[in-house]
Amino acid sequence: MGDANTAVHSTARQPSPQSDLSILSHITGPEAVSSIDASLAPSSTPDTSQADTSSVNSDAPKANNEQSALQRRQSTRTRAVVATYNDKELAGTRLHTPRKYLKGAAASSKPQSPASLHPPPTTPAAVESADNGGQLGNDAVETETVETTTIEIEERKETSAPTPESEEPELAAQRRASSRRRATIATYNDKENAGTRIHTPTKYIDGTYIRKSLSDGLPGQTPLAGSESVGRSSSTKRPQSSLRKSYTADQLEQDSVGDVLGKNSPASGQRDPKRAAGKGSQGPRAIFLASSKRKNAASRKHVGEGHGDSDDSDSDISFARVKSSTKKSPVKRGSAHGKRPVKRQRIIEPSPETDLDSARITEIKEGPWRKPWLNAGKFHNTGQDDFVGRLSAVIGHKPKKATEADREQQNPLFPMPMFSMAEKLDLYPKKKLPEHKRPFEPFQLPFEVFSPLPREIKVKDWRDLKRNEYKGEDAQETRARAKEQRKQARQMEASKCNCIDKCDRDNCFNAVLFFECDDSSCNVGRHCGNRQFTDLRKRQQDDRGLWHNKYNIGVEVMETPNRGHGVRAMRTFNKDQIVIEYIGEIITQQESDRRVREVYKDHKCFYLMNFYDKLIIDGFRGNIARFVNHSCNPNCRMEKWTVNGEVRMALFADRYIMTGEELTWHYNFE
Ligand SMILES: C[S@@+](CC[C@H](N)C(=O)[O-])C[C@H]1O[C@@H](n2cnc3c(N)ncnc32)[C@H](O)[C@@H]1O
Repeated sequence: MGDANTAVHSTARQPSPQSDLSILSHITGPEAVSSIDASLAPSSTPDTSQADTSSVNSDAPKANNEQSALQRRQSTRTRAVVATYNDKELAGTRLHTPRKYLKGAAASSKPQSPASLHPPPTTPAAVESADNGGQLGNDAVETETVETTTIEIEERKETSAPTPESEEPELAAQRRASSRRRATIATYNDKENAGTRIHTPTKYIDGTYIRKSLSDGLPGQTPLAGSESVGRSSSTKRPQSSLRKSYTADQLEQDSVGDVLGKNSPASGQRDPKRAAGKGSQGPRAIFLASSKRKNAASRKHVGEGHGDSDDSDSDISFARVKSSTKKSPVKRGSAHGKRPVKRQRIIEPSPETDLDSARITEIKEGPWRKPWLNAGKFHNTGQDDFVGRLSAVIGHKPKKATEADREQQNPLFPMPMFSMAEKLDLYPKKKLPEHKRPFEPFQLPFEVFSPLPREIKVKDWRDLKRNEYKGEDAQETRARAKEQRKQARQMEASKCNCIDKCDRDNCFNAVLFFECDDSSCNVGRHCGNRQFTDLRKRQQDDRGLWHNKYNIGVEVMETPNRGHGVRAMRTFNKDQIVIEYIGEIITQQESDRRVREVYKDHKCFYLMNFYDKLIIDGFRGNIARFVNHSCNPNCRMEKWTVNGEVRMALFADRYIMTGEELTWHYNFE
């Protein structure tokens, strides 16, 4: 036993160009083994071959075991191939089985003539072996080959998944031969069984899809003509799984409903595949194989073939016909993998209760999807199909008649409220209504609903100023005087407020006198609540001294209909919160008069304001606060504060201010 294995191993290790099967086919007996060993062994290792031969010869008296030993040797090699094949199948990776394994299986199932497989021996030992073995060797090879095939089938039975007891070995061999088709149908069936047919790629849904359930019976049905797989012999015909049927559109054109129900119906007597699977008959067994994991091995139908095979009599058939199939079939023949996916179409399947003749064939609704607009509610009847609204359009603008291209390009989303209300406000009137008959009163959309992006408006002759500057002929004197006043104020012994947690505007001693708290006049700290100029600076400028954008500042210049420029809030402000400091040039009264007389004589707007100590602050060269208009019902007020000994003016919110509101204050003209 051990010697025989050694001999086989030594043979297998030879660098022979011949295949393994050719080596085995020349083995006819102990002599042949020894001759092959001698002929194929390397010349550098004569002792090994002699040892092998002697060892085989030493086992010659055990004649009963020789034949079985040879079979074991041959079947060992065959089994090695089969074992690999079965391992892949068991591991669920059968789809990726290399082709060579499938070929090996096919080769073993079809015995070939050894003469056609092997060239005549060329070495002297081989010639001697051929002379001695002669015909006997060929006969033995045929016998051995047949035996090898039998062993292979048995081995497959042992290592593969359990098959129904009624399944014949021949059937199993046929199933192996068409394993590639099996792979295709397996994917198709898995999609169906998982209930995900709706999400099945369109390549699996070829135009028309016909589904047969297992709940209804159709006696007298026969297999559909031409439903067999192309290239398959009658011996390899297998019933297709009853879980699904795929008909081509062409086939539907040829076959009427009656044909399908009668002629193309599956033969009567077939039962539910799951129930029939265990009975052992040919049909149920095949159906069983097609409806389980193993079923995929039995069903070898290509998805792309798209023909319905015979089916159970217990079937409920519902049909759907592609409306456009009369013109051109959407189904492309050939491999499913090579198809271009067809456009998914909605299929209406009638209920089983409806009349079969009238309801089993339904037409598929085609055409682009259209949004179903509301027919009631606030935004209904907005005329989406005919209304092409734009905010740039104003009263008097004639609405453009929507074209077909406009309707196609229209956004299917819900209409924006400004467009809808613009129409309702009669901004685009087809027939001008008097104001009292208009359905809605004009209103302004809240800034949160429709907030335009900040727009940078270039104002002529205006340059943003960051700090107050002393200007004019007396500027040097004025600046020195202001510096002296700040110095005296800092040297004074500060009287600290009595606030504990927060410096309230109405209770803090400093706040009541319009003095901003600092560390020398307040014990609360940085966030006492009465350090708004400091807060404003932090809001506008970071620690590195860089100025923030207008979102941080919170205001921006706007254009008003009749008051020139104005200022609007870009954020919300609480009551008594500082909005913006009024910054400009600090001039004397004489300088102010001169400017009004000489410089601003042609100007319509003036930005001069009393400051302190008979000084004037001119905002012509100032910051954005100069654009704040006057209002008798303002939302802001102008206040003058002393900050660290310096007098400064700022605009404070007189109430809560919404984002987008225009800022106004009362000028208090004298
Ligand atoms: C400090 S400026 C305000 C900014 C000015 N609207 C502009 O475009 O530069 C003051 C001037 O604005 C105009 N103004 C401000 N409030 C107004 C109002 N409520 N009605 C009409 N004009 C106003 C007046 O011409 C006034 O002299």
